[in-house]
Amino acid sequence: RTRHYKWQVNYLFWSPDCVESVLVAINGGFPGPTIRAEAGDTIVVELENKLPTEGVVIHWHGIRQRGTPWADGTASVTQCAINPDETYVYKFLADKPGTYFYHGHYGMQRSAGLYGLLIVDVAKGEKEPFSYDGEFDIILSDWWHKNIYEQMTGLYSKPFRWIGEPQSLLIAGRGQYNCSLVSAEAGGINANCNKTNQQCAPFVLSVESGKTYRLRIASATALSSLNFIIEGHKLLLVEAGGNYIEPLEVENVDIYSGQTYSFLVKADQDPSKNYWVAVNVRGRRPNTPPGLAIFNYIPTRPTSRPSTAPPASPAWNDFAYSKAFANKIVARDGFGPRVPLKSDRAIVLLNTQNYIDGYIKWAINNVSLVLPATPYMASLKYKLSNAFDHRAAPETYSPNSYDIMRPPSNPNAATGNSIYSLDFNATVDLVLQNANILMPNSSDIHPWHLHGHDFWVLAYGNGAFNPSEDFRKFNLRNPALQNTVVLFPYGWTAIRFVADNAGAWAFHCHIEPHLHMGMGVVFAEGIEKLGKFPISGLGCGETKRWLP
Ligand SMILES: O=C1O[C@H]([C@@H](O)CO)C(O)=C1O
Repeated sequence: RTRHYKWQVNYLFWSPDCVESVLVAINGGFPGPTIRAEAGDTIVVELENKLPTEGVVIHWHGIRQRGTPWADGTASVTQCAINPDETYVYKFLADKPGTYFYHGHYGMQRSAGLYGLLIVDVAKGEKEPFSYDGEFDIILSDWWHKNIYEQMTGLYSKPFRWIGEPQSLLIAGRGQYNCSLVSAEAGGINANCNKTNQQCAPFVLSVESGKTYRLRIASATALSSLNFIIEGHKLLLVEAGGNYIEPLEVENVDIYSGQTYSFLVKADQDPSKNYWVAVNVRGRRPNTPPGLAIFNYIPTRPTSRPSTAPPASPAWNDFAYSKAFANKIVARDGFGPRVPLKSDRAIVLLNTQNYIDGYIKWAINNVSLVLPATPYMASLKYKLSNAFDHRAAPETYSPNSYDIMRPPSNPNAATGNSIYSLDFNATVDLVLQNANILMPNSSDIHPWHLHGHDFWVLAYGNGAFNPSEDFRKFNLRNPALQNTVVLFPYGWTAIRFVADNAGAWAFHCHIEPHLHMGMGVVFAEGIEKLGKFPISGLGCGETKRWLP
């Protein structure tokens, strides 16, 4: 079956947290429409760009795009940004059931509200390894009152202006800003704050006592790592990133930008009242109140606010808690492909914050990614030798004595746009190595997202990865398959994937400002196997001269 959608991307006045802002929105609403398909369906989205002055693309996060790499929607990697008044048709297979989402992947448009859910149910006649009576699908995000153009200009300025912590956390696109703070905020924002605006009315999950519900959550945050909690209710995790996981009962869930989860919740508490659903910031010193929604027992009035205080999440800097949680996410026995026991290649990726000509950037093995004008995939397929730097990207960092516990002794890095060419079908290990940032005694969280593949999460470790010993810590028995994994401060994370999907694929920190400060790399494999590209995605850089 084909699921056909016609979307227009527009600027839109909207009040996600009761303060009026301008969003990049789809079909006049926010968040974007939920795509719902069954495994095996083809999804077709005709995307028309109605933004008067900027291009747009949409990435289908978690969809592997097997055989359709030109539909991955990553500007400068798989296609050109779609120009104003032009249309690009995304056509791809929803091959695997699971919880996914989509979002802008050009400039900082994701931060401007360009996102929505993409849910793939099991094919008709197939069963999931659990059951439930009802379902709620929720996208989580963070929200700034400064628009993305101001944010981006700050990131690219000298001196550097950081975006700071978000003003609000949104549950299903809804937050409640404290209007009395609006007048106190420094210049530039629209002071139109109205708590009775229906656009910011808290999301309500209405449940019947005794029934079990599946909640799907996806984090599209620009920066924040979140903890999701429902007052008084336990959560049974069953799916993560489109893959079944060993059922895990928890009080609350850590979810990093780019991750998705499904869990089951039983409505088993006193049905005469309502309960808070809350999200809180983790991993960075929070300066944002919790995002709230209402868990409503029918027939209690759905909008009646619980009289209790919102439930507390673990302390923002309780990394031991986060690591213990992350280590408990493993593959469900009997589901999904088995991890290959050996790899053909191991690439170590050191994550550092650096200066380049006095600008603050992020670098991987001392290279800060600056995307080229021509999409990599076209440059590779049509052998455009000047479109990017064809020298191999660095396989590890140097010197190997680099002290990850301290600010870089030489803080200067370089910009670059070279890639990693992978042998088709090779099994590749990636070791993400975190380090201290420019400021002493500080290391950030980075959720890393791989396009075009799922990977097995082999291990999380503390300190510098030791290649002669630490491979013994790899879980080769039941590692979870994921598309986004967290790199903890001062730690390392090892993942493994099979390069079996012809195309060029981004691998990057899913924190939007970090990506735009250079925190990503590009892999390419099997380019010679690619057929003809849709020409409508090539209207930029060196390929545009071919357009009729
Ligand atoms: O990339 C970042 O920059 C700031 C800070 O490190 C420099 O101002 C911050 O908190 C980040 O995550």
